[in-house]
Amino acid sequence: MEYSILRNLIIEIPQMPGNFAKVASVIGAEGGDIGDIETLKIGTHTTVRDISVQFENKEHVERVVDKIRALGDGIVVHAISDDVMKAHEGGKIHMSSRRPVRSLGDLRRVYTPGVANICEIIHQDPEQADYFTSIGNTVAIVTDGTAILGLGNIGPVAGMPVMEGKAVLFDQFVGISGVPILLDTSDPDEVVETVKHIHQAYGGILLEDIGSPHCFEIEERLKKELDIPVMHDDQHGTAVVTLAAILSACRTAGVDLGKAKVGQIGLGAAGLAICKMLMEYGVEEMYGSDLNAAAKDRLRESGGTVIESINELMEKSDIVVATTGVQGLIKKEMVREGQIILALSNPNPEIAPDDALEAGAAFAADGRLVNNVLGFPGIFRGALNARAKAITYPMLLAAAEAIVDSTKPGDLVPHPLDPNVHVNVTEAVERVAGDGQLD
Ligand SMILES: NC(=O)c1ccc[n+]([C@@H]2O[C@H](COP(=O)([O-])OP(=O)(O)OC[C@H]3O[C@@H](n4cnc5c(N)ncnc54)[C@H](O)[C@@H]3O)[C@@H](O)[C@H]2O)c1
Ligand SMILES: O=C(O)C[C@H](O)C(=O)O
Ligand SMILES: [Mg+2]
Repeated sequence: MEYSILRNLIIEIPQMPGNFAKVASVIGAEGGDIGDIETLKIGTHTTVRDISVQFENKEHVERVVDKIRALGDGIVVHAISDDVMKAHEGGKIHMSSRRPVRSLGDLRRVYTPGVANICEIIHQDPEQADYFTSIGNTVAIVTDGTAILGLGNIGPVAGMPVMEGKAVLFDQFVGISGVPILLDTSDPDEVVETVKHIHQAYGGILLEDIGSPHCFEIEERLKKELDIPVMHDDQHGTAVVTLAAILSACRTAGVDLGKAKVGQIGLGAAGLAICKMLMEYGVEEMYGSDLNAAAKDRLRESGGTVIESINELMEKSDIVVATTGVQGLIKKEMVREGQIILALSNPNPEIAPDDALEAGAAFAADGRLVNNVLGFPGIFRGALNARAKAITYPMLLAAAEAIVDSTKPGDLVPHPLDPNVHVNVTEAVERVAGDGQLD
């Protein structure tokens, strides 16, 4: 028997002798190979176990689980967990202490009464909070759940795994504590008011997966009203990484970006910011398509040209970027020979890179590769290091250039696990932020 997949069966079994054996026998009789068994919870009448089992394929998993369910007698299969589910069990993040408390002395130092002295120091000189608290190293990851990846408005709680994921990246790539903040309102007045009231615990605010158009007003107002860095990741983190990928592709293909015709499909949070960044960079012919009239108006107001049909945009553009959230929107027959295609929607792109390349594209990538993970960690690390009060266009441009400089010849962007890219983005942003503050 060839086993190709591993699943963990989370099974609740009444505490009767022989019950676990029944489950194990069914798995064995059906050809499943039992590995580790972990007891997750011992209740008064039942025990919940995590049984790891090797299966041949998905159908095999279903067959075995059906047989276990058919046992009855109170035996319940709660979940069939895979690697991704396993990685999420109990959540992906945890607030932990930097100081051990092993003695009464420790307790007195980190807590009462020692802590009172530090409170007084900060009370007399609020700037000391930078030195004596974690505020300057902590970023709030704020979402209202209205544009979670390309899954749409699924709410902030369903979006929490994404926010935890961003916190994991902050921690591991640049040592920032990211704290998810889930808002149960999308009303710009309420969002702005709420973030204003809680902002003092944070050195920066990362807005994440907040849909358009309300994301524009929310970010603009928060930037104006707060004196800490605020950035909407889906707008500017994405624009930075997209510019970097396009610059690398142009460099390899010998194309002058300023003279290239660039088409953007989807003019929401990510799309409009990408258009603005490319135009700021010098792209003269910036085309855009969207289904939404207001989104198209916003592109016109920013200096871009609206093209109603995606077919026409594909025909006219040397470089195409798509951020619609619609899987498979770009068909192979729409691809032009030699085009650069970045289909950035997550979790599924508008066209798979292999399909785009097969159809004649010179470069193609999806949102897993060209992803704002290459930008937001270093942008915030650099801004916090410089004690910047805002994230400015020159800082974003410096981040894009640092990503290009960290890219190996022939690649579009660096590998996200390459620590150099996050260090380089941090240093570039910090340098520019420092320059800005001297002016
Ligand atoms: N790779 C990355 O780093 C990255 C970063 C940000 C966003 N994204 C992806 O981009 C997508 C959009 O995110 P967003 O935050 O901009 O969302 P958004 O809701 O603000 O924007 C989506 C836009 O696409 C438009 N649209 C939808 N269907 C369309 C169609 N058939 N034709 C033309 N336009 C269409 C909508 O009208 C809207 O304006 C998501 O899938 C997200 O995962 C990827
Ligand atoms: O979360 C990601 O993978 C990138 C981006 O922020 C998105 O919303 O798709
Ligand atoms: Mg996002």
